[in-house]
Amino acid sequence: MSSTSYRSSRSLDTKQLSFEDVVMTGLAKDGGLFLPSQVPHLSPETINSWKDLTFQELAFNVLRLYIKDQEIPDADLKSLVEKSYSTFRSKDVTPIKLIDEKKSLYLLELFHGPTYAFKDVALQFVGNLFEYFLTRKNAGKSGEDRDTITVVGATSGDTGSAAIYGLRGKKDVSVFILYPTGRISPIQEEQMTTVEDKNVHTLSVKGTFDDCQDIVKQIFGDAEFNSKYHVGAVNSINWARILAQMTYYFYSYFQLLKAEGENSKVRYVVPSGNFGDILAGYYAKEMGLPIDKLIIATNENDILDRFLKSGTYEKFSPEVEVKEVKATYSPAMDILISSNFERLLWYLIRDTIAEGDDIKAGKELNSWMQQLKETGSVTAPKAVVDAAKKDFDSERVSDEVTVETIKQVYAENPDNYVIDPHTAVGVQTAFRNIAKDSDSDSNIRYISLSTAHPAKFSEVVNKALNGFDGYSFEKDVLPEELKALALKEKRIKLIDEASLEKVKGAIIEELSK
Ligand SMILES: Cc1ncc(COP(=O)(O)O)c(C=O)c1O
Ligand SMILES: N[C@@H](CCOP(=O)(O)O)C(=O)O
Repeated sequence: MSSTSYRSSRSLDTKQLSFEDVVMTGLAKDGGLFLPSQVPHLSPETINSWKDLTFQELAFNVLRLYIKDQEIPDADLKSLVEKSYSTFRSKDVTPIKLIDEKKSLYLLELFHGPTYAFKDVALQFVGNLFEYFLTRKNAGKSGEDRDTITVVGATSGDTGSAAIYGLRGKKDVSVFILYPTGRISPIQEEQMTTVEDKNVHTLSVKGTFDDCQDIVKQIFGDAEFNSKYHVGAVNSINWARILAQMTYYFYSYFQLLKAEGENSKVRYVVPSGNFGDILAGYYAKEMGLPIDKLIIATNENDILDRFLKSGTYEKFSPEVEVKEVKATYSPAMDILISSNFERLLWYLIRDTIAEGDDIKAGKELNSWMQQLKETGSVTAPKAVVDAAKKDFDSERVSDEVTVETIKQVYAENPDNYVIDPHTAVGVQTAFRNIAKDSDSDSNIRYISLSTAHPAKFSEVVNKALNGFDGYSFEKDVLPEELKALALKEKRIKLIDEASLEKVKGAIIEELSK
């Protein structure tokens, strides 16, 4: 069974859209996120028959379930997949690595793409997909008649560079990336601002990631701007991002079973912010991949952990005095409003209080989102929270413990393995879960997602490891390619206030040059 038509999470009618519409539109006009209302379910036999496939073959199979072959024929989809993963430095694309033999904890290394973060897995594909659809639309057209797209994205560090590397130099595409001034690492800023392609623009916005994301969503909601400039999304509001991320759950599951035996019970730990990465795991589980649990790992910006524990989705815990997003050692997860959580809420609502009715689910979700906007908080009924707890668990990890975890993994690993602070939040979450497991749980295995290369976060990594004899960031961690960035000229455009009008002004000015 496949699922190749889509609806908005806030839609109150039965209208369905195609994959191409959904990818090129990004965010629904009603402010909702696109989702397939039916998730395809695979039989255990089908899943088993996929176990020896390469990453690329698996990617093709997963994508095929969600994209009609009339929209992208087999041969074209195959070549999109091949092209997207030919840029990775690992033949496995996303290999797993055992980091603690005793505890059976594996890391899923997602940082072997061009910008050294998990976003490349989806954004190399999304970039090629935009190009594919635009080339087809523009066949035989010239000048003003050509369709164009203005990609507007928000980043807390990694999406921005991955989007830029996925879209640089692509015909008919302009890219604008907003990032919070001073809240991303120096290498992340260098990755984004040293790209010379004329279609790439970075805007350093005085504010937080949430401000940047909010401005991006307002731009999508601005009908006049949108119809003139054809705004496109690279953030995980774009369904294609979630879809492309599903592959590595399947691939790592099969790799783990080969290493540990067929009886293993597999739990995934996912360092989370915007909830896109773990949502891909939720879809894989719903499709039939036998994932025992999905564990959300948050830093001190812990809205997701608090929701699972209390049922209330609110930006700040009532106990905190300073009501603003905290700048942590894992900055890419400094997010308070988690875009993709809306997609999960839709399924949870539909399958509980909306009794399987898509329209009722949209109506209920609409009112929750309205309440969240107006009061900053929404409380879910027990049935919804219980449904979430069937699939998810969560932990919150402080900065101090993040540093300790980087140290511990380095010290305990025979090859002095270095992890980045986001990965450390996941690893610590796995350690805590392993400590809770009883002897009868000896077949449980954890796969913790390693979401970025440690070279991107030198300050925290050095804080953790500088005291170790023989440790050298330059020698042991920093790849030559990233070293070279420091010598390049940066192009930075400052936006001195988190203002929709100022961002729109900057975009219009650049496009009119
Ligand atoms: C390194 C890193 N880890 C984890 C995350 C969180 O992922 P998600 O936003 O999909 O929850 C991000 C940003 O998205 C990231 O850049
Ligand atoms: N952590 C992200 C924030 C944006 O998330 P996205 O997955 O919705 O693009 C980043 O690094 O930019």
